[in-house]
Order: sequence, then C-alpha cells, then structure tokens
Amino acid sequence: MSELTKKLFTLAFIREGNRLLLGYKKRGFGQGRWNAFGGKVEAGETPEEAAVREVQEEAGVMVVGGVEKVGELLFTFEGDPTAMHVMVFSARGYTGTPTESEEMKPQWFSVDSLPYSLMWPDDELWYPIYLRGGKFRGRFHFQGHDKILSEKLEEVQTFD
Ligand SMILES: CNc1ncnc2c1ncn2[C@@H]1O[C@H](COP(=O)(O)OP(=O)(O)OP(=O)(O)O)[C@@H](O)[C@H]1O
Repeated sequence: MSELTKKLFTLAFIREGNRLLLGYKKRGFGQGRWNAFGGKVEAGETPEEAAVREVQEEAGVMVVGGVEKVGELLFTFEGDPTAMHVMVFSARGYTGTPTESEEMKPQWFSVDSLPYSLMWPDDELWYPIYLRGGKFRGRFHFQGHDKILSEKLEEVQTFD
C-alpha cells in the first residue's frame, strides 16, 4: 500500500443573506474557476487563522466574529500521492469592500444562481448542504480536474 500524504487547506465563505461572495481564481490551482477563498495552512497557524488570513489576502475583507467550521473535505487525484484535506468555514461577519487581488476576482452571486458549470465539479454536490445551514464531510477522487471517479458525502451534526 502506498501512503497518502495529506496537506491541509482552508476554504471560507462570506455570505450575506441570499448572496454569496465567490472569487474567480486568476492563477494557480483551480485557475479559471469560481471558488470560495482559501489556501494552504501555514506552519504555526490554526486552520481558523489561515481561513481568516486567506479571506483578507484574496477577497480584501476582514472576517468579524471568527469563522465557523461547516465542512471537511478530502480530495485525491489519480496518480497523485498527496491528498488535499480541506477545512470549510463560514465567516460569522465581515467588514470592508471585496477587492480584486492578484489571485482572485471577487463577485457576489445569488445562492439560487451559482455558476456551478464554472466551479469544481464537487461543489454542486456539497454546496446545497452548506447553503441550507448543514454541516458535511465528504471525499472525492478525481481523474484530472474535471471528472469525479468516486465520491462519498454525508451530512453530520458535529465534527468530533
Ligand atoms: C478538487 N476540488 C475542489 N473543490 C473545491 N475547492 C477546492 C478543490 N480543490 C482545491 N480547492 C481549494 O482551492 C484552493 C487552493 O489553494 P491554493 O491557491 O493552492 O493555495 P495557496 O493560496 O496557499 O497557494 P499559493 O500560495 O498561491 O501557491 C483552496 O482554497 C482549496 O480548498
């Protein structure tokens, strides 16, 4: 059995009622897709701290009141020994005006018309749980970046 190395990432949402802030990824992993804000958890940081930092760096807004964990996702890619372990958070509040960064171009979307065809294919499977206030745990195995070969998704009450 070959060992999987796990790398920790964050993904954080800014939501205001019926609208959700997403960013168009201009470079790097997931380039050309709309996504929430996030990246690698750096040494010495908690996932919550990393989530707040990435929202500030990529969307130009400050999280107020901290972030709440809403999901945990594991992504693996055929032929790649590194798994992405993604902690998904929702900001309790924010201050500032979304501003384009070198990495992301932020834009508000109505939760009823999210651009799923221009997002990662897993998103349309788990976003509905998040959008109705649920928490989830899932794993997705990809071939390339467009095809999900296998998936497991469950709604959970807590993460303990
Ligand atoms: C496979 N299906 C997927 N579905 C939804 N979201 C996905 C994803 N796969 C990765 N993601 C997210 O994409 C970001 C990449 O982060 P990424 O830009 O690589 O990190 P970071 O900003 O630290 O990198 P640089 O420092 O710019 O190299 C990060 O939020 C991560 O959660």
